[in-house]
Amino acid sequence: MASTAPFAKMNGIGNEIIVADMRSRADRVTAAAAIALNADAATSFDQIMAIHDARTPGTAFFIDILNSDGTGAQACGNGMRCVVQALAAETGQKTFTFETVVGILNAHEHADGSISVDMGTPRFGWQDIPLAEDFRDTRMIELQIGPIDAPVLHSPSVVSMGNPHAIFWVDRDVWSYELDRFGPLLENHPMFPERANITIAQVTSPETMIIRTWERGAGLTKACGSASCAAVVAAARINRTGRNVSLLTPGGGTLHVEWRADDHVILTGAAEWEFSGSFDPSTGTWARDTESAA
Ligand SMILES: N[C@@H](CCC[C@H](N)C(=O)O)C(=O)O
Repeated sequence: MASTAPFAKMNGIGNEIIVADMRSRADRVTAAAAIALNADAATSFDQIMAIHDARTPGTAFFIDILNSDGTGAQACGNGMRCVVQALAAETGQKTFTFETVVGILNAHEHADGSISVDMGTPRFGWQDIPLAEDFRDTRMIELQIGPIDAPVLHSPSVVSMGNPHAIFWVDRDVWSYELDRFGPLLENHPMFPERANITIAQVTSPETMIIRTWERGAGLTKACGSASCAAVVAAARINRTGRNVSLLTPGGGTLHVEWRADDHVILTGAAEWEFSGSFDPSTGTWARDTESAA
């Protein structure tokens, strides 16, 4: 094995995350390594959060985010909570300022172990998401899937949380939709030149929502933090909810999203360590730490 890096297999309420410690190294986790790690059932994941040395004064670390298909992602709320939990356990520090490809974000571990991440501000311009067509109003756009006269899903709200999201509103049980079939078609729809994360959302009260997400570059996941933020912002924009919402996610966990008056979106939830190991960031070859949990 070439020069290895430590990693922790973790999850953010079921969103499968590998936190890779790439500090003091000049290399990056390659797409090939991500694909190899994902192909192994023991390390299969939704996102890798690679912790690198800081690039900008005032930030603690630069976080590189990779999807399980090896592509890059601009945001990962559940993964950021895993990063915070790992770093808080190592350092005793509770508050962190990180940099990602889309900017600087703050995160904090609370006394009860839950973690809040400031996911920044949403963007609604069609070029920001981005969309392929000029839509002046992105609260609901013309897009549908299924028979033309009886679409299964239609008129999504679209929003950027740094990464692109489309939210389809449904009245029926979110599990009654074939998201495994429609997800890939919508992720790769020509409307989304950079592909998109696809969520179906059922609003159950002004403070509660049930969601399922087909993640760009990762497929069906048990939770998606940035999609939760996107869904709450989109719902509040069309007065379906208020700005403080609890979301039930497919793995059965709950996330809380607050869209603050200063426009920042705060994501709060849990993170869980599973086991630790070391891996080769160029190939994905890995080994479990002997003292790590089974
Ligand atoms: N699971 C993440 C979102 C992951 C990024 C996404 N697949 C993308 O490509 O944009 C989260 O918790 O936010």
